[in-house]
Amino acid sequence: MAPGGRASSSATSVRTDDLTKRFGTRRGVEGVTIEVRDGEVFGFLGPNGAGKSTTIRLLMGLQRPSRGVARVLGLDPVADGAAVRRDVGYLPGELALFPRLTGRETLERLGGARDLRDTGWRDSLIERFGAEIDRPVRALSKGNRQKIGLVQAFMHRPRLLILDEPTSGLDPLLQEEFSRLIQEVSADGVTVFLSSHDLDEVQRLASTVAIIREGHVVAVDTVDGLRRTAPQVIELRFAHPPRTRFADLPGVSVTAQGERDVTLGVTGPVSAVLRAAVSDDVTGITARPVDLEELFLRYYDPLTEEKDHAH
Ligand SMILES: Nc1ncnc2c1ncn2[C@@H]1O[C@H](COP(=O)(O)OP(=O)(O)OP(=O)(O)O)[C@@H](O)[C@H]1O
Repeated sequence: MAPGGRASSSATSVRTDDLTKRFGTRRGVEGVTIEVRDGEVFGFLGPNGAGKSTTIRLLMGLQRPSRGVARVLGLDPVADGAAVRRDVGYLPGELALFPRLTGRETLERLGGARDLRDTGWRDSLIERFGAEIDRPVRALSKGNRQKIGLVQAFMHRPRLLILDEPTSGLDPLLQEEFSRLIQEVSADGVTVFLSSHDLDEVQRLASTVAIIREGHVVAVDTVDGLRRTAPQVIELRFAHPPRTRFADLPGVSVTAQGERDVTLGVTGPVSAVLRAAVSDDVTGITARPVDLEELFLRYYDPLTEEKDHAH
């Protein structure tokens, strides 16, 4: 599950190598190496402040990296930023719209810049999201502004979408509509880079997931792969307090310890645990794979280590 561990492919929509952005002494992102293959939905998952928006701004050529490279549709976002911004369907995390323009005028203006011809598709998106297009955007709620943002990202039928927390501010029905739209365009071969802090959303839509934490990509894998490499949770029950120190066994961490029961996370073969359990006259055992929620929390939660120490 090493970051960037997948084989390199020539059919790549987004590629970064050691992409790094510092803001003075503050860390933005550090050494981000990822690859998004053509046609995949790539989930970019991380908590607030992890570096998702910074990475995306680097991909869109809105900021210059301190180090490293990015390629988007084969283009260098710094040198060819205008082309990247024309060709990619981009939804920024903080949507800056001209406050006095209506939604309609905003979409006309943005459509003009991208040589938009198929207004039928744009209008169908307006309808699907129920976007209010006749009021000045400054008078719109966050959710209603987000709808304008989504329409402009999809309206020119880009072959790559880069979406920064696209469902923030949308009600559940519209989140569903958004998911359907992603599934549709994905079936048409569009590549999607989707940042989110919502595990459910990413799990539902993405085939590959990168997890970013404190500026570093800490895991890149398929959703299935993450499940496969997840540790097993094994609970053991004993008639008498066991003599074995389970934490000393290879690949084992103790997540809960009672007098006559113990809960373990086991990575790799479980034979050592089972042998030790038998020698301690184990009376009961349950085993299950760690669920994805728990797995993500290990990468996600800055308190995990402290919690581990507490046991
Ligand atoms: N212009 C800036 N100047 C200084 N620090 C910045 C700037 N932009 C981002 N940062 C810092 O970079 C880090 C990553 O921020 P970023 O906005 O990329 O996170 P994020 O994962 O998108 O979070 P969120 O979900 O809250 O939007 C944070 O520590 C943030 O304070």
